[in-house]
Amino acid sequence: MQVYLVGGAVRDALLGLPPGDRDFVVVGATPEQLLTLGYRQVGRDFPVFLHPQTGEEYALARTERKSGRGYTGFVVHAAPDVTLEDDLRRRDFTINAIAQAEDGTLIDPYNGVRDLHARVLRHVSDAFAEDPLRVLRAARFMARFAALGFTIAPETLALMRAMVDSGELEALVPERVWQELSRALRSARTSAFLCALRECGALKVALPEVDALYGVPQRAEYHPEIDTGRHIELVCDMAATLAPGDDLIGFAALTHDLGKALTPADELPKHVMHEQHGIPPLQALAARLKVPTEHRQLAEIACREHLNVHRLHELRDDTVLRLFERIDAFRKPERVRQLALVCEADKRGRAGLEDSAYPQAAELQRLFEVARGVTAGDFPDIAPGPALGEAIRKARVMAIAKARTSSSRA
Ligand SMILES: Nc1ccn([C@@H]2O[C@H](COP(=O)(O)OP(=O)(O)OP(=O)(O)O)[C@@H](O)[C@H]2O)c(=O)n1
Repeated sequence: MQVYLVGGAVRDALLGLPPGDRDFVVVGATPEQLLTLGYRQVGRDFPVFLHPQTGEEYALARTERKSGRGYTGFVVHAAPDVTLEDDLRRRDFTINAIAQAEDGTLIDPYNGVRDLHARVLRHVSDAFAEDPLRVLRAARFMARFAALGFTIAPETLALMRAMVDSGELEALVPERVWQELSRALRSARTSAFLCALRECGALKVALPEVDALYGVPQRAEYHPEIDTGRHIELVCDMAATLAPGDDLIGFAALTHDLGKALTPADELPKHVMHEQHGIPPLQALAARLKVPTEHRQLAEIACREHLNVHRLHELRDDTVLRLFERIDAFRKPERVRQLALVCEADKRGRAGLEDSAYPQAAELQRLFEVARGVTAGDFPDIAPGPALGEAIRKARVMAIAKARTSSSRA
């Protein structure tokens, strides 16, 4: 039996990137042999085994990789006579189809190293089309490696387009789509993910609510030269700069303006009430992809409240308190910082405003701390009940008012 390191670990090492998970492929062994050696099988029909000491994944070389409806991974066939080349040929991209033997030798029958140097994402063989998720994976790798200047090979882009046109993407299970989207949102350049998906037509299929923002003009006084889709790309990239690797902030950044595709079009669009219009498409997207509750909730908050945060200085003191109550900040204080981050990304995601200050972020946090400083302990004479709640609210509004006047005087 021979063991090879494969996939992302070899690729990232060659790119000089920090090591992630290591996956191995095992050639010339049967499941029984691995079990005798103490490996533990993961899943019943799945020829992947965990190493007895390291817990790392060892997969038997496979002849087929397919994703089916209702299945979140591969349906695979492994047989002892499958060669390493057979296995590599059925992988997605040449840069992911390089194997490394235990003595360090690289086995690279599909020229993955050449493509790594040329910064090209190229499919290995027609077997690419066996798994439609690979269209999304291509876009995700574009986001992950954006700083390195990767492009998608023309023949791969053509194949991706054909896969989209044949309707195969519709069969993808939502969990797999969300997994790729959340990985893209955790990368430094979500914009590259969106661009690649648009280029092959997959954005319309996977994220139609986001696709609808392209071609929708922004308010002329902000930046007439770009549309709302491009604005969202900039906001997502800014969110990744402000909160690197945080897909919670990323998802809210991606979806906070969905309503702009639904507000009436006119010469100078003002997108009146887009914060309300945005909720139904956001909920549809979140339900379809089974987006985690926390992500959906923050996205709804950002959609509803972003305009309020932008004009925080215009809000009445009691309206500021109501905002904190609506976002449930007294139970979940981290939401204040999260909402402020999305709003800052929104503001700085406007052409020419990348370096501008966003004082609302610190102000929102400051006013929340002041309001949070008022507690039931300040009213020892009032018994728990509605009267106590009312007293706390009034005192919080006064505390907010005082904090605002003292800072405006300063
Ligand atoms: N749909 C897929 C998923 C995975 N793979 C293969 O399985 C390897 C491991 O997949 P995964 O862990 O999902 O991705 P990585 O390439 O390791 O990338 P990352 O570092 O982002 O995890 C890939 O390199 C690729 O060879 C594939 O061919 N097709």
